[in-house]
Parts: sequence; structure tokens; C-alpha cells
Amino acid sequence: MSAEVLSITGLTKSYGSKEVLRGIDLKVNRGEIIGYIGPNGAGKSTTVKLMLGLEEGYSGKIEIFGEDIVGQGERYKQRIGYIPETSEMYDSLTAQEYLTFVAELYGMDYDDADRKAEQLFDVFGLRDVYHSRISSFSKGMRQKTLIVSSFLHNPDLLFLDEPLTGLDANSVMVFKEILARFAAEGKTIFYSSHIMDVVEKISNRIVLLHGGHIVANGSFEELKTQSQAGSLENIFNQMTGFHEHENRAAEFVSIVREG
Ligand SMILES: Nc1ncnc2c1ncn2[C@@H]1O[C@H](COP(=O)(O)OP(=O)(O)OP(=O)(O)O)[C@@H](O)[C@H]1O
Repeated sequence: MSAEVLSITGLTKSYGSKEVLRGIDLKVNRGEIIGYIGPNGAGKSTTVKLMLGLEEGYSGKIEIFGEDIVGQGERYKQRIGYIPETSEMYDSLTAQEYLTFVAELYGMDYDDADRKAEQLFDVFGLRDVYHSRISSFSKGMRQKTLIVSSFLHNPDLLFLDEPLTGLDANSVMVFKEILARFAAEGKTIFYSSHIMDVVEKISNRIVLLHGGHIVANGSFEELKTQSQAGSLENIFNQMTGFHEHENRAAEFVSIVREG
């Protein structure tokens, strides 16, 4: 497999008159963990949805596994795993029904998917609820189900949008280790999150989207040197021009108190 897994050139996307992406260029290689960050509404999910073919109507070029996604049909998606930001799960299904259903969509054999899903559930301590309905699951259990569903077919490229939502501290440790091991094996991970200390630690490269443009693209060490800030949180504040957290907080508190 060639080193370049993902290439975005001159990507623009608008919703009505609102220009969300204003010309994005990005190349991602095999085995990289890219921390894709930016303020709320910056267009992170939009970028991911365009790459997955879930949103249409863009200009520019998106190549995945060396080919333009236009004209690839559904084929390239079989090699992709996706944890969406918010997900509509089929609550009335059991975990077993849901996971085997998703796996079959990815072309897996039912029995293989069933055996593997149950084993993966067991790793997360969920074997006892493999046959329970998703509607009875806690937030963390649902998230673990999504994690299992995104990895079940052994994808080469993963788009993970806030994947730690609802996970307890022990499960977070397991999941971070899983990502590091997969990246070392050559899987490529596109990781979108607002939890800056995790992004700082797990990413080989951090890409910051702001105002429709990529305003930073480098390792944490490189960004730290460029911006003279100590943490990714500070780099984020600085590069997005945000210096007023104290004023905003004081205003909020005062309105609540007086209103
Ligand atoms: N289907 C849609 N129709 C109209 N506007 C949309 C649509 N989807 C997204 N947007 C707008 O595009 C912008 C980018 O949204 P997007 O969800 O990509 O941001 P994000 O960076 O993922 O934000 P967050 O950090 O809050 O998840 C927002 O202003 C949003 O309102």
C-alpha cells in the first residue's frame, strides 16, 4: 500500500450562503494519528462527512487510498471505520443484532462477525449484555458498542469523532492503547475531539481548522515551538484568537445571579 492514504486538495463547502470550508489542503500518510481540532462549528464533522460521502456538493478533490472518491462507489468505504459525533443507533436491536447487521453491511460473513463482536464485547467487560437491547445500555456501553462496530471489519482508515464520550477512565486507557497499537501496525486514524490533553498525547500530527482554513498543521512539539505556548489548550486559544475566558465567565455568572 502506498504511504499516502488521504489527500484533500482545495476543498470548499458551503451551506447556502455560509462558506464553511474555504480551501483545505491536507495529506495524511499510513500509520498517522491526526488530531483534527477546531472551535465549535469550524467544519470538522463536515470535512469527515464529505470524505465518507455522507455529504455532497463540494468543490476540490478528495482522494482516499490513492483514488478520487468520486467514481469509487461504495468500495472504498469497506476499508473505513467511523465513529460519528452523534449516532442514531437502532435501540430496539440487541448489541448482537446491531453489530452483525453493521458488519454485514461492510461485507462480513454473519458467523465471523458474531464471534468476533462477542469477543470484542468481552474485552470491554460487556459479554453479559451482548444479547441485551441497546435501549437498556448506559452512555458508556453505547459508546463501546459504536467502537466495536467501527473496528469489527478491520478497517485501514478510521474517522473517530469524539470517541471517548462516556467512557470511564479505565476504558479510556484501554482505548488509547488500542489506537497506538493500530497506528503502529499501519492503520491511519483521523481523530476529532475537544479534549485537548488527549489529542496532545495521542496525535502524531495536529491539524487545527479555523475560519474555514487550516491554520496549524504539525506535531505538538512543532506547534509548541511556533506558538510559544505550553499546552495544546493554550495553542488552541492563541491560534483561534480567544483571550477572554475570564470576561465570558464573569458575564455568565453575573447574568445568572441578577436576571
Ligand atoms: N446540514 C447542514 N445544513 C446547514 N448547515 C450545516 C449543516 N451541517 C453543518 N452545518 C453548519 O456548518 C458549520 C460546521 O459544522 P460542523 O458540524 O462541521 O462543525 P464542527 O467543527 O464539527 O463543530 P463541533 O465542534 O461543534 O462539533 C456550522 O456552522 C453548522 O451550522
